[in-house]
Amino acid sequence: MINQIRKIKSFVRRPGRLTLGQKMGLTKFWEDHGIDLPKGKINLNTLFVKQQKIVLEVGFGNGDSLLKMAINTPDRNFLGIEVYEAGVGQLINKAHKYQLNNLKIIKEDAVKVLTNHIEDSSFNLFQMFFPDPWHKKRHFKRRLVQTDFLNLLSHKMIKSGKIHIVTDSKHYAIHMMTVLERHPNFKNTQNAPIYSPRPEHQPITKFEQRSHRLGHDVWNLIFTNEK
Ligand SMILES: C[S@@+](CC[C@H](N)C(=O)[O-])C[C@H]1O[C@@H](n2cnc3c(N)ncnc32)[C@H](O)[C@@H]1O
Repeated sequence: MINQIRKIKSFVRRPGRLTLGQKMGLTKFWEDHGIDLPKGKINLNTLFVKQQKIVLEVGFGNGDSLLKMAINTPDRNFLGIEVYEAGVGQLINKAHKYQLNNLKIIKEDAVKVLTNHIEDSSFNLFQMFFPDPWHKKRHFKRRLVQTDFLNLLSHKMIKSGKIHIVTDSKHYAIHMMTVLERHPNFKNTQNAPIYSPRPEHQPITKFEQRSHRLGHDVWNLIFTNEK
């Protein structure tokens, strides 16, 4: 009934007020799982039915591993941010199929969202699996994990929250270990500048499958935000 009312409301919106979901042709399930960014900040707790720990994942790709996590861990809320439109569409449809009320999705650049739309101390865990490694030296500055990004994350997540980043690029892994170890707010959960074991129950992502297929090594970095 509530869904029917929402659908009718979405039809009577004037064209100038189309939601992003409508613009993307995702009208059907956008209202249940997609977030239209407001001008100001969002209190993440207001997005979810239950008040529980919030996991933020950036760059979920096709979203299969994020979907599995949301299904397997109903006592956590998940917010995914991705710029890849097809991936966002796939995840919205799957979240609807499984009737998940603990999974919300934003289609936008994560730095923009974190900077302009997320309040400080908003989430408990940040995860990013196989961020684009930008292999060429002249492109290194495009890599997301840099000191400025870590400063931003440190403020936007709660104190003692965790970050979990995975890569199969040795060069990027070493870069991330260096900037994280050097950062005043983050502490390695291994209590030493070493990589973490892969968490046992972590669903495998599409890019992780690809890494295994190609025989690549994979590095997990897990740090706490001590602030
Ligand atoms: C290499 S893919 C990994 C996808 C997935 N995590 C996996 O392991 O299969 C990196 C993803 O990050 C997304 N991405 C890159 N920069 C982003 C940004 N600034 N904000 C949101 N998503 C971003 C890309 O669109 C892409 O889907």
